[in-house]
Amino acid sequence: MESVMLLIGAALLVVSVLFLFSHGAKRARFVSMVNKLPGPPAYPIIGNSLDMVVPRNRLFEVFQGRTQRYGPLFRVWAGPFAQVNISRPEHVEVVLHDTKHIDKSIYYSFLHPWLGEGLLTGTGAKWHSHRKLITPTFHFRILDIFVEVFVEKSDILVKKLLSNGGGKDFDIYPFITHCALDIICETAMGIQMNAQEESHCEYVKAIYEVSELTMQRAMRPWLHPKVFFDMTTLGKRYVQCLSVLHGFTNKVIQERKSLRLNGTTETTTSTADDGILGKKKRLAFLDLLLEVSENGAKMSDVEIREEVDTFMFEGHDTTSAGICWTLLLLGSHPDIQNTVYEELDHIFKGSERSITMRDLNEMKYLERVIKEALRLYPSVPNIGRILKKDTKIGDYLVPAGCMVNLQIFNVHRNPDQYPNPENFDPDNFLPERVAKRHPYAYIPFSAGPRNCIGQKFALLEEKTVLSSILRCFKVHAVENWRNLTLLNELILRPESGIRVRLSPRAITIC
Ligand code: HEM
Repeated sequence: MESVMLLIGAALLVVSVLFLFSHGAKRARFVSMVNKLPGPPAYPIIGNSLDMVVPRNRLFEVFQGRTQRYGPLFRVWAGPFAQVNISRPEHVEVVLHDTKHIDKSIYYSFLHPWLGEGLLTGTGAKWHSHRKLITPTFHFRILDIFVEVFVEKSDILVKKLLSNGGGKDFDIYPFITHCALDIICETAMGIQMNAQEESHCEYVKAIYEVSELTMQRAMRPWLHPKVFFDMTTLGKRYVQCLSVLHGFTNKVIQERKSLRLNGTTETTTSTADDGILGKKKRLAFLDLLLEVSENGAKMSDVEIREEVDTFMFEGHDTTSAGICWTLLLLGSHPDIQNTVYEELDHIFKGSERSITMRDLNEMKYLERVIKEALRLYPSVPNIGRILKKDTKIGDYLVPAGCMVNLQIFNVHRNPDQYPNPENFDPDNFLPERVAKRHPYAYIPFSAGPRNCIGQKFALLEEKTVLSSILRCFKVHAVENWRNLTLLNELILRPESGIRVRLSPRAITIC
């Protein structure tokens, strides 16, 4: 018996040594490959994490400083994790084009408690099947119905702006955020949140707080381990917010399900032939998810909640930022703003009628303005992946397991792709100029298999809100746009909002 025990013990020892050796050898290879790339000197264990321990409003400067110093392809160590930063379109293409590299970097794990494995954060077979299921819910006929919601909420916004008192300077950011929240609550969940009327609603507050707390955690390496985070006041507040958010979404899902069962929603009155693209009705994404789910491709209630929460997160902060940056840029370039008026006047000819999908399709110049604003200020300034296999990027072989940070902000300011990249020039999106650029030189919605599923929705929403404002007001920027401090967080924002002055245009609809 003793000899058997001895043999088992010896075998275990050999296996452990072999495991440690092979793991150690793998790690040594990984570290040596990563350290061939240029990058700042790193401390053992903590790597370059200390660089991030600066006031929040200095982080952007730190990140940009690294790119200026080490160029468009460099590595940093986030503790034991290696991250390669890239900003050349040909390097970006290598990562985004490859269907193997669909896993998100570790930073997305901070969103998991809220979004679970929804489209943004999930991966593997589940992501594939959900992406396939959800793609038809962004069909143009459904977007056509959502345009009605965009118009309704934009009308409320214009009234709010009017009652804010013309002529004085104010921060327009919260007005736009509340409007975008009203839009996403109604289109994602079928709920009239009225954030524009009463911005103190518990759910709305929890949405703000959760985004803020997620960012604070990501920026403090010592709060990354869950056990430590949970012990802090921030962690405790985070749990309370999650309970509000999940509680609300769960309640809405249950209500919609039972209404469907009782046959009292518009959805259940549609015939099987109608399908999700059937009669022109106001369905929310949630109804569409319940419908596809009932049609055989089962999604559990938790999975549905994860997708609805993902829309809530991805679908309002991004568009608010896009609209606000566009207003700032238009307010700083009166000549370009005048060209937008000319286009709007040509479409509406002074009439007070509501905006339609057809009108939005005619707003070609405004579309170029929005695209150019998203170039200079992409709402999502960075995205991250984990390489699934050793990958040649530029002159370097980057090992599997390495994180890649795609610096969208810097991709968009490449002087080889954009003459005078720091200037605001909507003509950058004239078809002949677009044709001359690298296909990965403009990626505000990412690209490849994991691109933004909501990009058409986003552009239509931005056009509706902006044209509603610009039909009524002239926008004047109060501060010099080039001097604003940027917060390079989950979303790219100006630190102190967007201060503007509005003056009424000579048109009766307002
Ligand atoms: C100006 C507005 C928007 C911008 C700039 C934007 C940008 C992006 C980017 C860059 C990604 C890739 C993220 C990554 O790889 O980590 C993404 C993904 C995504 N976006 Fe958007 N987005 C916008 C609006 C929206 C809207 C309105 C919705 C929904 C209604 C939405 C839903 C999503 C979803 C679900 C994903 C994950 C897709 C997947 O991985 O399959 N986005 N978005």
